[in-house]
Amino acid sequence: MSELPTTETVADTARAEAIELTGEDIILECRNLSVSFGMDRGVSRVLHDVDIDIRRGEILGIVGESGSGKSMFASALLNAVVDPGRTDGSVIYHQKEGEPVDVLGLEKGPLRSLRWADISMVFQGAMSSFNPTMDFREHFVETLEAHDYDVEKGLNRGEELLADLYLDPDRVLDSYPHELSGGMKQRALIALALVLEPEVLVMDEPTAALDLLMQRSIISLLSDLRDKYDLTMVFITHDLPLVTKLADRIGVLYAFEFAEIGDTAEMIRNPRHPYTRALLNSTPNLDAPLSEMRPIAGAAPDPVDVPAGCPYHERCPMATEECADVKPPMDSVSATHEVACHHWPDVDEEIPLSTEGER
Ligand SMILES: Nc1ncnc2c1ncn2[C@@H]1O[C@H](COP(=O)(O)OP(=O)(O)OP(=O)(O)O)[C@@H](O)[C@H]1O
Repeated sequence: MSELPTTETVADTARAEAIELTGEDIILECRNLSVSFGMDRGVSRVLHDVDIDIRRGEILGIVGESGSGKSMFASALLNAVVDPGRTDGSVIYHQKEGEPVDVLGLEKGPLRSLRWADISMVFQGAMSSFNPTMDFREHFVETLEAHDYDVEKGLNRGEELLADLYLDPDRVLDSYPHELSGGMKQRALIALALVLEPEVLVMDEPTAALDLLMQRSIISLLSDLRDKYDLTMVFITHDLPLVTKLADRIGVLYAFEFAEIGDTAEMIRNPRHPYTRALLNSTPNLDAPLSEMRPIAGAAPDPVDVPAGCPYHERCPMATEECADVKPPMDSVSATHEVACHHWPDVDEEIPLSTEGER
C-alpha cells in the first residue's frame, strides 16, 4: 500500500509543478510589498506595492539613486523594517524542502531564526557593528550559539568560508576588528552571514566603502560563492557599472517602486525606461568607476508626496499628459524583461544611448 503524502511532499510536488509550468524556480515571491512611516506631514510611502519574484540561484541586482527605497526593499524582504515602519503585502519564502513560509506573518522567534539560517543579510554599514572588544572567533561563536548551531561544525564552515573569500582563517579568527582592513572586514562579515548555511544572501551596498580594486575582487568572490553553495543573492547598490559585472538580472527602483526589471544583458543593451537610460547615459562606460557618473537632472520624489501618474514624469523628456495622469503598469518587453512606461516602444529615438558603442 502506498503511503499518504506528507504536507512536505505535497508542497514539494506543488513547487515542482510550478517550476514545470513557468520554467522558473521561485525562492522569494513579493506581492504588493509596501513600507510606510507615519510622519507629522503625512504618510511617507517608502516602498510602494512592489511585485517581484526572485529566482532560486540567481544574483539579482537592485539599483537606484539615493533614497529610492533600496534599503527598504532589502529590509522588507526579511521583515526587518525598523519601528515605527509598517510593512504590508506579502513575502513568501519557498524553501528548498518544506512548506512555503509567510515571512511577514512570522512570530519573533521563527523570524529571528529565518534571518540567519534561511535568508541572511549584510546591512549597509554593518562593518562598523563588529564589537571592538571581541575577536572574530568570538563573533562567529556568539552567532552560532545564539542560534543553537553546533559550534565546532559552524567554526569549520566559517573557516572554509573565510578561505573561499581568500582570507587566512586562523589569522582572521584571532584578530580584532581594528586589526583588519576594510576589505578584509567586509569579507569576514560575508563569511559570518553565511555561517548558518542560508539559502539567500541579501547585501545592502556591501562594497560602497571599499576601493575599486577591492570592490571588483569581492564581486568576483561573490559569484564563486553563489556557485559553490547554490546561493541566491540580492545585491543592492547605487553603482550601476558594478552591478552589471555581477548580476544575472537587474531591477531599477525609482521612487519606491520598480521602473524596469530584466536580464542584465537586456538592461544594458536594450533598456526601455527613460530613467534606466538616464542612469546608463550618466556613466561614460560600464568600466568607469562610479565616481565618474554624472548626476541625473532633477530631484527624486519626496515619499510623502510622490507625483500622480508616472512617478518619473516630472523629470522625463518624453512625458506627455497621459504620463502625468495615468500610472503606467508593468508591461512585458520580452519574456525576461518588463518596464513601467507608457512610451517604451519609442524610447530609442527619443533618448538614444550615448555609450552604446562602448558597451
Ligand atoms: N526610519 C525612517 N523613517 C522614515 N523614513 C525613512 C526611514 N529610513 C529611511 N526613510 C526614508 O525612506 C526612503 C527610502 O530610503 P532607503 O534607505 O530605502 O533609500 P536607499 O535607496 O537605500 O538610499 P541610499 O542609497 O541613500 O541608502 C527615503 O526617503 C528615506 O528618507
